[in-house]
Amino acid sequence: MCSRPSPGTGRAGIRTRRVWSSDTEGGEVPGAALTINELSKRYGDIVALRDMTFDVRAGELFGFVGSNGAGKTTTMRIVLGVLAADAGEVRYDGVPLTFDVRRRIGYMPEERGLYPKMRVGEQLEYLAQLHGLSAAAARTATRQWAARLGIETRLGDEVQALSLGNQQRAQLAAALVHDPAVLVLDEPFSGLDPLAVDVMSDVLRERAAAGVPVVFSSHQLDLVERLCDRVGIVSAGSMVAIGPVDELRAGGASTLVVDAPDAPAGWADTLPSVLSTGRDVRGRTELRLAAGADDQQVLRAALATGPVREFAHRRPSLAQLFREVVTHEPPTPADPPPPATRRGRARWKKEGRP
Ligand SMILES: Nc1ncnc2c1ncn2[C@@H]1O[C@H](COP(=O)(O)OP(=O)(O)OP(=O)(O)O)[C@@H](O)[C@H]1O
Repeated sequence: MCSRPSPGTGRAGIRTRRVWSSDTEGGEVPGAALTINELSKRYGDIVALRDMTFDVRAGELFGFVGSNGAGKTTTMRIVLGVLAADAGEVRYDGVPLTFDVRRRIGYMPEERGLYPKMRVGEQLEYLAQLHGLSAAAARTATRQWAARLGIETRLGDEVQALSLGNQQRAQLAAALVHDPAVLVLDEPFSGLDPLAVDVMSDVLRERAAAGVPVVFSSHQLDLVERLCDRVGIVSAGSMVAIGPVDELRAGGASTLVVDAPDAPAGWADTLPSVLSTGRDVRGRTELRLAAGADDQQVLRAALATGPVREFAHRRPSLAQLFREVVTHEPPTPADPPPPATRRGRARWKKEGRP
């Protein structure tokens, strides 16, 4: 169930800064949730994360989306423990992550991490053993995942000899080969051909169905919309909207599409509560209405011009919603300027800004 936007709601019905969250009702799924709680992180003067908070439930496929530089990779690196947060924590099953739990995370880094000169099979076996599998189990898992991902004939090749798409399949195999309890994937779909996208999607769905919390970042919003149980939209280091795609779309500003073939140009321009008008490729009028507008008044005006063949509200796509949320996110207050003296600046860097 989605918690309704409350007062303070932005134009699209999407809460800004304070997160609009929703709960999915459903049956018990084995496994445990990954909780990201109020992470903050700076790189020198750059604030990468501000109170980043969300959870990825057991058995859930969670799409982590945001503009370039919004803080997705930083969040994922902190989950993995390759980067330390300045504040906040990450929990699995309610408990702060330990080294042992981190070993059970399958990770696909954005910069990819396989050794280019090592053979694919050797590398997968090595990584599986690093994560605790015996040599025999590592070999079996390597063969199984290579076959599942369509690279079984490339196990004897060096990684650098593979095409980029096949390197990515090998990278996914590396994330999966130790049967992880959590999957964290940074842009796993970038650069894949449609068949590889299907394979990747199927595998992620399967892992989620087995109870694994799966979080992945992507700029391919149509894919995220199709695939994910829930989506989180990040802006300037914070989560600004979160929920099942349908519920987020239902909260976004809708467009009214009117097909009135005999209507003269500009017929709706002066109607009260019409914010903007346009035409789609099929010549239909598209109207954006103010919140609480009376669409029946628009219908009467359309009928006054002649026949009305279509009159429908169209919900925004995830891509439109994303633009709306990110564009209308108020800028965070400007940080105070650095102190004027060198000593002051040195203390400021060491201790952090006020
Ligand atoms: N090592 C670093 N040193 C300094 N600044 C960094 C470093 N890594 C990231 N940043 C900055 O932190 C912010 C968040 O970056 P991050 O890579 O987490 O974003 P992202 O959402 O993953 O972006 P993209 O979609 O482009 O991959 C950006 O302003 C980025 O420039």
